[in-house]
Amino acid sequence: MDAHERFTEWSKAQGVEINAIAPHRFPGRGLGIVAKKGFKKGETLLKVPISALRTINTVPTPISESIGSITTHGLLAAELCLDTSSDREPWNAVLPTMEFFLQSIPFMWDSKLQSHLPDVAKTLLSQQKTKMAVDWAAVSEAFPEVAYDDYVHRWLIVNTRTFYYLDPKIKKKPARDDCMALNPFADYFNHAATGCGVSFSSQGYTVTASQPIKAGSEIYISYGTHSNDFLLTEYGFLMTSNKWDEIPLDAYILPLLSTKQKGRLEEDGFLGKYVLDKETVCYRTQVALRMVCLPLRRWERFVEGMDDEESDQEVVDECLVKVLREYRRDAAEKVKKIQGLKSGISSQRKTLSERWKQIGALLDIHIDTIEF
Ligand SMILES: C[S@@+](CC[C@H](N)C(=O)[O-])C[C@H]1O[C@@H](n2cnc3c(N)ncnc32)[C@H](O)[C@@H]1O
Repeated sequence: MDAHERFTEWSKAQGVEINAIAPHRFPGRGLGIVAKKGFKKGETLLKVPISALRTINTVPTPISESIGSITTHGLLAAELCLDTSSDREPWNAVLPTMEFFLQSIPFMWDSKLQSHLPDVAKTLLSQQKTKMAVDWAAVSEAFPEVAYDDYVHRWLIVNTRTFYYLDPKIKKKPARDDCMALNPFADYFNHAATGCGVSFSSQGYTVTASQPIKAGSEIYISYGTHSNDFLLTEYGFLMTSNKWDEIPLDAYILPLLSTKQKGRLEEDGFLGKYVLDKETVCYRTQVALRMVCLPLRRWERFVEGMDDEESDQEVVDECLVKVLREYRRDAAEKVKKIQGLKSGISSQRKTLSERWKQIGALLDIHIDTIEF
């Protein structure tokens, strides 16, 4: 019996109901869940009772009391490090190794490679580093015997495998970031932009087929409506086709605006957060670009909804295409630069340059639409 079969048996003994699904290795995605039979829409695939989870309440008191104030994320990671009991050993045995994170998660990359991440990813990474440093300070003070690398490993396990969890017995709702639990067997599911239904109740988690599933196919859940920058930084992977992908345009549009124009946009609630996805250039971007290239009165009429959008669109598109072309040039430059780097390992460099190529392709869609 291999580690995954042993874990499957252990899960069943914890009350997890597994209906003809199993862990399976999928190239490029590590483990995932495969359908062992065909399913109709609405059929239950998995049920995990609350009693099987690792939550803030299952952390032994000597650990939580010694550490004191800490995030749920930090506490669960500490417990994973300090757990020497055999109770959850079959589960611990199937959790990803540090090598897995080294390949995939930007947190583990060389700082030179990190500096070439797109801005959104860089901001998320910096938030992660701050959170991790605060958690590590609390844990290392209480348990100096815990090694930093071991703690980072467990911290990344928690980062990539927890589900939204709210203790049914608790009256005061904790901060959103603290609503998390490790969820055995359910943590095998990989992500897709649209996945199976996952419901949470006082009984636990239920995963159901949201559409018919063919025997032998991979079954996904959705981790949320995340862009590829988010998926890369938080989960360590890029999707080749992601309907939620988007890129920010602020770095290219804000410098085109005078202080006075920015002030006016701020007054009207339109300063910043300009984004582009596969299908659309957001309304905020349309507003900001009109500020750049139209007289103020015309801009006001547009914002008031008095102006026919079409009449100025050609001028606005000319301005937009310049912005997109500049961004496009920078994305191509990044790819070249990353290809010439020696830092990190080749799979990390490949992922990084892939992300910039995706950004270039997203920009091309809009450049081509405007120009032809
Ligand atoms: C909850 S775990 C899923 C199980 C995991 N694949 C494993 O091997 O144990 C989340 C991790 O799975 C991987 N993953 C999830 N969805 C993926 C996808 N669509 N493509 C590639 N990797 C994916 C990422 O490494 C992510 O951090």
